[in-house]
Amino acid sequence: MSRDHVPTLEEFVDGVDKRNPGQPEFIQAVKEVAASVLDYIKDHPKYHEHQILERMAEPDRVVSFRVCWQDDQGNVRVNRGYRVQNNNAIGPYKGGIRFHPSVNQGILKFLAFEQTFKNALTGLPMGGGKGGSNFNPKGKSDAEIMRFCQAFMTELYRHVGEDTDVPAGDIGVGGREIGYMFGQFKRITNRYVGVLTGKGMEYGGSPIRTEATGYGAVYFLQDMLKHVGKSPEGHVAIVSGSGNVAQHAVEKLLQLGAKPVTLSDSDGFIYDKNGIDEEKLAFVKELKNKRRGRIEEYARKFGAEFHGDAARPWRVPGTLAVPCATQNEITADDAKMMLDNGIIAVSEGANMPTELEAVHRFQQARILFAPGKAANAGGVGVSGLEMSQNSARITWKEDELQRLLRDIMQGIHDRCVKYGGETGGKDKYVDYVKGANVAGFVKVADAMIAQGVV
Ligand SMILES: NC(=O)C1=CN([C@@H]2O[C@H](COP(=O)(O)OP(=O)(O)OC[C@H]3O[C@@H](n4cnc5c(N)ncnc54)[C@H](O)[C@@H]3O)[C@@H](O)[C@H]2O)C=CC1
Ligand SMILES: O=C(O)CCC(=O)C(=O)O
Repeated sequence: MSRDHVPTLEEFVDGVDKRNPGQPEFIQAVKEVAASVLDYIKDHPKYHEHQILERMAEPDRVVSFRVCWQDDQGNVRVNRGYRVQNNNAIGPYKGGIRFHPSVNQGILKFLAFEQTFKNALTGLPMGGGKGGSNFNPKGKSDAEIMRFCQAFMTELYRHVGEDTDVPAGDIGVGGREIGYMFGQFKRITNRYVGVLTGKGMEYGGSPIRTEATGYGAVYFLQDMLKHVGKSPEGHVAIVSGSGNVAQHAVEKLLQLGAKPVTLSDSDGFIYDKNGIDEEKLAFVKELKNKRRGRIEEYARKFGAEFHGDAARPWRVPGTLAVPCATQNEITADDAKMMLDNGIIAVSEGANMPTELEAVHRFQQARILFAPGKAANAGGVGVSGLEMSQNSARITWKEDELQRLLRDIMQGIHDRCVKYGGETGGKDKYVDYVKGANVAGFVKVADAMIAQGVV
């Protein structure tokens, strides 16, 4: 293809497809971004001359390694670990680690690609990366989790560092796992540095990192509603997941006067018509974070409905939705059902929880739709602040971090409006997908151009 010709979406995606066989999630993520930025590139030829999108869609490197560990019965077990370092034009690679049986290279490439845009949107100097393993933490003892984390870090340590690549948590990786990985990094390298974020408060963690992703997703929802003269108060909210992001999304929804009524895990979802209040949320935290039980228990304890067979909550009537479980959990049919039920706003707490066709349905209906790379950036935003605190060897006060998180989310909303807002539209419609993609792209692209062909 001639270098003079900016590719069409089909040509661009076709090339990505051919180079990345069997990686549908990666292709989906790249396609969504390309659909937003190719027109912008046409109007700004320097980005085409420097082949920026082509370079961003090719990770700087993908490291894959064997993770060998022993279970409680003494059996030797083997898993595969990865770190995808997508782009470090604006700062060290930064992004979570996922432990889940579904993890493969394509899923981590999609997450690292998304992370590059998300991190740029925060306004902080962080590049994009993601890692993980197909290890399944479900049903493992604490000792097995520790041995796995140690084995994982025994290889990962050579690829990460406080100024190189700073991992954090994601699905299946929370405070416990970060602690075990940090301990192993320290043991191997004899260095006490901020190589991971999401650490415990006793050893270099930041106030509100645990809450930041869920809180941030609801702040973004609040900002979208405010932009059209509304607020979350009094609205029924459908939430999926029941892990870190879902729990804190529910907490912030309650604080803002909304009524969350659902939660889910991989077995199914609960529907509590009376609303999930603070006391019920405390039960969920104990159930999921300490006892590591199944969400069905909530239904038995509080007399709520439980829908099994891995059902998702999108058929439940509600006006707000905050998907917080995993990728592609909202299909086009789900989107239609949600629109029929009167949904007015969707804020993605999870990464890419909405299939592309479903995103198009929400956009055609002109409801408020916030993509994960904008809406869930509060987590990595506070991770960036944890890095700053670690470098300076200080801890900021909680209310300062609360204020900074609120500012970061507001700043992301403003950037989305700048690049995705319609001029002259009567309904003040903002295409948040386009806004987030173009805003993230411009920041990374300009840094790449400044740094030459590398
Ligand atoms: N933890 C963080 O700071 C951030 C997380 N995210 C995203 O938020 C989402 C949730 O992550 P966390 O809450 O941290 O993880 P978590 O491990 O604490 O919770 C994940 C939840 O999703 C459910 N889930 C996972 N896979 C599922 C599947 N295949 N079907 C149905 N339910 C499933 C789990 O049962 C659990 O309730 C993920 O998409 C993650 O990438 C995004 C930004 C930051
Ligand atoms: O805090 C971080 O570094 C990354 C969080 C994350 O994995 C994400 O934003 O998806």
